[in-house]
Amino acid sequence: MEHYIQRCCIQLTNNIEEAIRRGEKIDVKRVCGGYTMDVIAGTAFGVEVNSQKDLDHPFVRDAGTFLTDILSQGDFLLLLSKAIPVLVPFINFLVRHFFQPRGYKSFIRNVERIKEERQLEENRNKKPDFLQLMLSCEENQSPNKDRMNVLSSVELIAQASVFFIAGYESTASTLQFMAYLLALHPEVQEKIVREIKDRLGDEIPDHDGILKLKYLDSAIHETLRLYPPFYFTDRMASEEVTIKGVTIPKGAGVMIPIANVMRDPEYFPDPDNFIPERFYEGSVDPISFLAFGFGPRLCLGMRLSLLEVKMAMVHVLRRVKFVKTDDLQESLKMKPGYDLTIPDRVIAIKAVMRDIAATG
Ligand code: HEM
Repeated sequence: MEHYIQRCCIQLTNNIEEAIRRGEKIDVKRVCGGYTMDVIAGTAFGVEVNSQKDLDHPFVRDAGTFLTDILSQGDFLLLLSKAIPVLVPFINFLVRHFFQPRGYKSFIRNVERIKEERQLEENRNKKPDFLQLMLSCEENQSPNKDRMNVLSSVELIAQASVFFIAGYESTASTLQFMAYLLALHPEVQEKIVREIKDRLGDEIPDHDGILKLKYLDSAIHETLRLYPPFYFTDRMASEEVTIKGVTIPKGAGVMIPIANVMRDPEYFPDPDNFIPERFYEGSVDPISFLAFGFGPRLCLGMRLSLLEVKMAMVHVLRRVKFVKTDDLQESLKMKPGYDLTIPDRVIAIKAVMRDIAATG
């Protein structure tokens, strides 16, 4: 898996370099979206789609339409179902019959086809992706065991799709905001580049090498604090509980405002400023950093996405420098009505080659 991600990083860096040569600014979200699509398609489904080059690949095309529709229409219904849980059966009916996202059926068909091909392949247990882990789990169940523990075909496809949706947008969004913040804060960008040189030299940034980059890790956490891809998460009260005089009845839904907690000066002094040092110096109480949630339902893809962002940043920052231009927004406005953090306009960032930046 690691080698595959390295290959995707090289393609990402080449794409950014090509845009620089063409004299274009970088639409980081779009470019990085191709990268995270490749990584999640490879690690979840074992499909090497190279969406960074081949936008017409059927998997990329259907997944793209599916995601765009989910993002544009799904959020309202999702929010409604969280706010008024008794409406869930009615909302499910609406989604099934009237608001099915375009690309949904073909996306599911693609996943089903991959699953069937996999079941026919020999030595299929050797593929190290998420779909195979679920298939192997299904196959390893002894017939005498409780069938309740086995995923049905629909559940398996649903799990794989959740992985896909959760893994694609959030990581691309993190890379986008980080490139933006690095352009605005050249001192942080140069500190990261120095750390990469000192700790890794020219080594390939493998899993062990990445662990040495503590300042890069801090800058990623600070990016996620300022711009968490998800504004909130939620829980259902399993029993009645009273917190600071407020009683939450059993069964009630509770929204946890991730973004607000991480801009609260009580937990993060000078909350609106980009200060990676607060994570580097270890002064953050772990429970107040909620970008990946907290507790037993913590994000399942946290380690994968951190690995993806770090590897991409090492590959790209070795070759390229993000630069602040007069037209780069000093602050960002987000699209209202979404539970995902999406800027209201494209963030286009100027980048230059590092060897040229050093001499010129
Ligand atoms: C920067 C990237 C990401 C961020 C910020 C993020 C954030 C989150 C958050 C806030 C939750 C809810 C956790 C809670 O309520 O405690 C979550 C859940 C989840 N995430 Fe992520 N995520 C990211 C990347 C990924 C990736 C790459 C994958 C898959 C490969 C993934 C798969 C999941 C899954 C399956 C859950 C549900 C876990 C459960 O309910 O037990 N996420 N994520």
